[in-house]
Amino acid sequence: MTLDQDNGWTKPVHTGVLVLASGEVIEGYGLGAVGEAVGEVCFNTAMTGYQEILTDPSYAAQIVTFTFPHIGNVGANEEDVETVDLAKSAGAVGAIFGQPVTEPSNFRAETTLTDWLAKRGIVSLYGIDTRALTALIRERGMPNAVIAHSPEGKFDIPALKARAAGWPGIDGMDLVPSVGAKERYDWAETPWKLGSGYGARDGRAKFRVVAIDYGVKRNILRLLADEGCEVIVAPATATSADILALNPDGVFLSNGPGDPAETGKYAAPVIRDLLAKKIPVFGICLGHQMMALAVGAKTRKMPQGHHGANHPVKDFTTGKVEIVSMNHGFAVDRDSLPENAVETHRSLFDGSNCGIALTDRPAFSVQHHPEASPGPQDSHYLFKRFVEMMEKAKAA
Ligand SMILES: NC(=O)CC[C@H](N)C(=O)O
Repeated sequence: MTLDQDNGWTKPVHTGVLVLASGEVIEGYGLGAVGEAVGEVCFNTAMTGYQEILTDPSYAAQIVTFTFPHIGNVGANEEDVETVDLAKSAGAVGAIFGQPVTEPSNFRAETTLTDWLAKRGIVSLYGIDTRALTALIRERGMPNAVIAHSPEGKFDIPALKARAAGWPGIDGMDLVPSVGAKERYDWAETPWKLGSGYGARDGRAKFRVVAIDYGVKRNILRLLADEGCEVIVAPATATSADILALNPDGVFLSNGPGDPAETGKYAAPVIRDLLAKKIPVFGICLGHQMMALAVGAKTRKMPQGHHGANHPVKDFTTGKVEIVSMNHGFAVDRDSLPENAVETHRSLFDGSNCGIALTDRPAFSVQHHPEASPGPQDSHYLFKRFVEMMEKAKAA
């Protein structure tokens, strides 16, 4: 928007638009990457960690609306990225902010959020009424849309509407092949500490964990390494024989994007084989949904999903409430759980299922993100619970 010195405000040039599949056009100002992207629009209520959110591979094919107004204040760097492959731009395809991005003020900032978004290829908008958009999502569910940024403010609106309306949506999409590892690799990096940054696992590993990568976040692997685990990351296409050949003390099922029912078609049989061998298994988010599907339960699309870092969840095994990080658009249908799966965690926001444990196998999983990044660390205990499970299994 430019100010006409003599006459007050000139007509603003809207350099960005969000075009919903239903035909509504929401105008704003573009920033970050120039171009357009199609995806499902969700809202995230986290107050911090915008880089980690946008680079979480679970956000593939999604456009994230930030409800918090101050996004960009701490700038951006090359470190706070959650994709394992730093060069690959997995994660959200678009971002929506209420306010313009200001100059960064943080000792870890290497660049501005605006420049980082451009480099990362994330098409973004500001000047959007994010409250109204969030209310729309709350009422109608997460819409499919095209987000577009043109510095000249030139948009072919009918074409954008057609693209948004023609996009099939995440329901029914297996997005894991677009983000997960293609080859096996080892992981030893440990969490960030003030003064020394990211570390490396020292000493001999107590347990060998094979992590199945459906789109894993770095901080999950770091926390496993921090618990003294040797971590071998295996592609989502690994067979149960491939995994068993690595002689794991435990298997971890990662988070990831897309419709769990689709990924479950090939992932669930692998997990069933591992459970049959009584190998300790721990799953997070998509991994939780895979565990549920492996024992015969069902998943369903949620209307608004859960995306934020302030969700209350109750752990029935201890009676404690934890404030957690969430990022999911599908949920496990509690009523479809078989007899040998008990519900261990539940969302106190909408009562949806947030965790299960098997009664006849050393296996459990949670819908939320205990690794946080970003978010509160209340749920870190789950990594210890997994280690204790492996300890017990080894001693037996
Ligand atoms: N963070 C995740 O693993 C998300 C799982 C799944 N794609 C969902 O949206 O529910």
